[in-house]
Amino acid sequence: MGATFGRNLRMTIFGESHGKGIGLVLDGLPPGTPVNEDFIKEEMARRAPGKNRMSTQRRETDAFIIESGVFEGKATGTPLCVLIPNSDQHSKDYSLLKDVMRPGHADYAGKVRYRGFNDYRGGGHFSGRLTAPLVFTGAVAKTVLAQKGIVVGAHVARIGTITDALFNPLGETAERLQALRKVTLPVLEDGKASLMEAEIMAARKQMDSVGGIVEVMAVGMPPGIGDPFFDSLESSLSHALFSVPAVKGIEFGAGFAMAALKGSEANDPMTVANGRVQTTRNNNGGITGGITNGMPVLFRVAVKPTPSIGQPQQTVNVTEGEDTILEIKGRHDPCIVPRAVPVIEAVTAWVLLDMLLE
Ligand SMILES: Cc1cc2nc3c(=O)[nH]c(=O)nc-3n(C[C@H](O)[C@H](O)[C@H](O)COP(=O)(O)O)c2cc1C
Ligand SMILES: C=C(O[C@@H]1CC(C(=O)O)=C[C@@H](OP(=O)(O)O)[C@H]1O)C(=O)O
Repeated sequence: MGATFGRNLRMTIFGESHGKGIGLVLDGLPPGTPVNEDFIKEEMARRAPGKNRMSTQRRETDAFIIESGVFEGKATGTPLCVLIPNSDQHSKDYSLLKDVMRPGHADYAGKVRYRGFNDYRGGGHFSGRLTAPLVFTGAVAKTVLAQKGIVVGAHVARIGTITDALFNPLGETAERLQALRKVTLPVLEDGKASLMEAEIMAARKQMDSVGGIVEVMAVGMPPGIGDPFFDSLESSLSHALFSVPAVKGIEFGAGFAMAALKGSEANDPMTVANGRVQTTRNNNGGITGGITNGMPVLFRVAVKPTPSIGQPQQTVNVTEGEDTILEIKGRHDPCIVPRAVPVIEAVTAWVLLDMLLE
């Protein structure tokens, strides 16, 4: 029913934003896989809400309880079950939203899909809160990938009107990618983080929100990983990344700009360098035929502006069957992008490991 994904490393997520808690069941981790709780905590803290002015003011520690599947710091190979309690719900903020649908959120579509039985408080199962389990799995995957010399990193390529430089498509160092994980608004160009923060704070002041773009790179991926057609690496990454709430677009390598190039410009010339086949450009984002070609895997993800904004909006009261004006009260991210960065990295690491376990 949509809550499970992965072929070799299958994860099921569960829970609602204002219920008792959320969590995951992860199946397929090879026995003996290290489960480094300190590193997982660091990664979870990068996403957790309520830590700065750019975030929703809901405060959750995202502390996790490993119920099964880990013994003496290593995966047993049997299902790994994790619970993440909810503790700071303000459910009264949502009493009006039982009847009045938020434009841009899942309220109306979810109500129809679940015949009115959905828990609408805090967005229920559609909430961005359900991305905490993804970060748990991504942290486990990052540890395994690091042992294989594979590092995933990301930066904020755009927030509103402010853009950052882009990654060198031919590759960034593992150290640079890892260093980006240490900051709240990871950017490549000096001074851009404060401009982006100002853009977010201005939107917040206007009871509005802003979106942006996250650019992701994975270095160290060997060639030959992935499958053609329906299980291509592009398909699998897109499937998992479009599952992240608020993600509305993905482009690999030169992406949509490829449409305006000639073949002579778009093709990545091939060469043998340092004893391996490489390309001198990376317009294809490290993937051809759905399979890694040994160049860095590179893509960009578009994240929409947060739908819940305080400004008056035209919408519908579905109980009365009437148009109405909605002013949303409550605690919302004025921009989802900063907290989506660790989520997008995590999903990438999970999918890459899933493919490598084939
Ligand atoms: C980390 C994260 C935080 C989010 N925070 C909010 C929020 O505070 N308020 C809100 O309305 N939407 C927030 N969203 C987005 C909604 O959950 C999402 O837009 C909604 O479920 C509809 O899904 P869609 O945008 O993919 O169509 C967040 C998403 C993520 C990934
Ligand atoms: C709780 C989290 O983010 C939430 C994601 C979210 C949404 O609609 O997606 C709406 C807000 O929920 P609430 O109204 O309950 O404060 C955010 O705070 C989280 O990321 O852990």
